[in-house]
Amino acid sequence: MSDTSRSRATVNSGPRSGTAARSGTRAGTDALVSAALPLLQSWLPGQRWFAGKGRPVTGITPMAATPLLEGDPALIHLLLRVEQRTGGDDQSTADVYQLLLAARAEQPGRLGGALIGRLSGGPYDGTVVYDAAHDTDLTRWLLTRFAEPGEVGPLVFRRLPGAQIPAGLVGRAVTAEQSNTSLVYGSALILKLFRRVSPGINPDLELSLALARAGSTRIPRPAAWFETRLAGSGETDPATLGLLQQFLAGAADGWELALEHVHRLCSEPEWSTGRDGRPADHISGNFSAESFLLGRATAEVHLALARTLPVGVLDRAQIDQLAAAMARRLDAATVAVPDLLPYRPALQDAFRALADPTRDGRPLRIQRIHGDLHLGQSMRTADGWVLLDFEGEPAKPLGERRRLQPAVRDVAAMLRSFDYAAAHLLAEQPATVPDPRGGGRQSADRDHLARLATAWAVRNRAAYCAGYAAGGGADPRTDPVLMRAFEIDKAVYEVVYEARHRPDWLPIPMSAVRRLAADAAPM
Ligand SMILES: Nc1ncnc2c1ncn2[C@@H]1O[C@H](COP(=O)(O)OP(=O)(O)O)[C@@H](O)[C@H]1O
Ligand SMILES: O=P(O)(O)O[C@H]1O[C@H](CO)[C@@H](O[C@H]2O[C@H](CO)[C@@H](O)[C@H](O)[C@H]2O)[C@H](O)[C@H]1O
Repeated sequence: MSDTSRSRATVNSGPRSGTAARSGTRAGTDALVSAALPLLQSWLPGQRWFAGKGRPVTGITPMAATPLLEGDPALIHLLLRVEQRTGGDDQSTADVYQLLLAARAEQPGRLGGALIGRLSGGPYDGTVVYDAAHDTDLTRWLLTRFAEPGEVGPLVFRRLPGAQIPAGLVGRAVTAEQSNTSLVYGSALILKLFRRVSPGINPDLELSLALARAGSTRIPRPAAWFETRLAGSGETDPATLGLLQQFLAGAADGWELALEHVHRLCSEPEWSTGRDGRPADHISGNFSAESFLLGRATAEVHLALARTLPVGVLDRAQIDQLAAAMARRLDAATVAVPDLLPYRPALQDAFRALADPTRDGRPLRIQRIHGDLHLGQSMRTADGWVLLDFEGEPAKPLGERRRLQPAVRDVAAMLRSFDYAAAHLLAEQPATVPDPRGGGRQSADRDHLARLATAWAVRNRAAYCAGYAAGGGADPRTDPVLMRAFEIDKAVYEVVYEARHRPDWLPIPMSAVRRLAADAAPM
């Protein structure tokens, strides 16, 4: 049965009295949204993309509710202001989240996972409300808006000249762990719906447009976007709500590819005999060649960004400020994750070294950068590596993410990712084997594996740096003080990120912090 006929079957069953059917009107939309607010308040914090995890939601207010489709199903574009308590002293922060709210008289079985709840009482008694990003009948409608750009209430849909937007494709939500929600349309397009919305242009759109203008082929081609003005924000530029771009069909995710190579270290029969610490590319497949190409692609993106967008140079006082900002982030992270405390003095020394004039007074160039580069933000296509998701670190305020920064920040972040891929292998191995005398002892295989994983990370980090230099970037290995400070800054960010989102992964950045504090070789 096609998606259309499924939808018609639901509609034909006839809306019960007081259902979604009335919500197409302005008053109906507002009433439906008000009725759904209590359900939304308990549903939101459980969503993967909800950025304010762990802090109680104290208030939720609709900022804008735009009826997009009338009848059953009804579709409402919703911007919600969500207030949360920050600490013990009754302070609160507010964020704006984007939601496509759907309402139907009956819930189709296929949408179970998207359910927000069933309204009870009032004119909408019995109406089911759910996240429309998972309803292919409704995501298809969104694509048609991009094909015929223009205004829908406060929402403005824009298309790049020449962009092909085929009609009739349904959008399916990708299942990957995401900070946002992406919908794949056929094998041609992918639409990212930004979940936490900030006033002003989203860097993902801004940098994609700039790179497309510069003729870069290292990004998915942007096709269209939609935006709105956030009332009361004081920001003159509209807030970006979604970005439609080329879907890289058949491309391999960089993180998956790296893990596959690193996992061969333990699955190939040779691994158990090759215990002499030799370079293991003969065992694991030659990922170093890919890392080199990825480094080169990163440099090409940096050069293209520097060609099309503003650049600058940090003077001594500004380098001091950069080091001080890293130190402040470390202090804040230490409060959130006290396990960092023992390493704090050594890490602070590394930041001080960055500010030390004996770093031979080299100027520090700044420019727009990716801002959250890691293997999962790169895809290998038949034509080479492509970088994705120029949004920057999702937790940082937009203004900070759009600042000019040293390009080495991206390089350091990618180097951390090689470390993650290698450490991920170890995390899956048992740390100890049973000892007949009782207790456990360190597995000899695990020691061997640790050496292989370390060697893999060292090799691939070096290949990435070499590729970066070959692509025209500054080889980060020539400025180890700078490199170390940025790697520490990223590892500290990761400690907080993992503590908040994936506590099981916390040991990965913590072991990097230990190593970086001791100023030891990678891994
Ligand atoms: N243009 C694209 N082509 C193919 N897959 C993509 C594309 N953009 C994103 N993806 C897939 O979706 C995942 C999440 O995308 P991303 O932009 O990183 O979202 P988020 O900002 O929500 O983390 C990526 O890791 C990748 O697997
Ligand atoms: O992809 P996002 O923009 O949502 O970035 C966030 O999530 C990333 C994890 O998905 C996180 O990256 C960290 O884990 C990766 C492995 O999953 C690893 O390759 C990265 O090096 C590591 O930083 C990223 O930090 C976070 O901002």
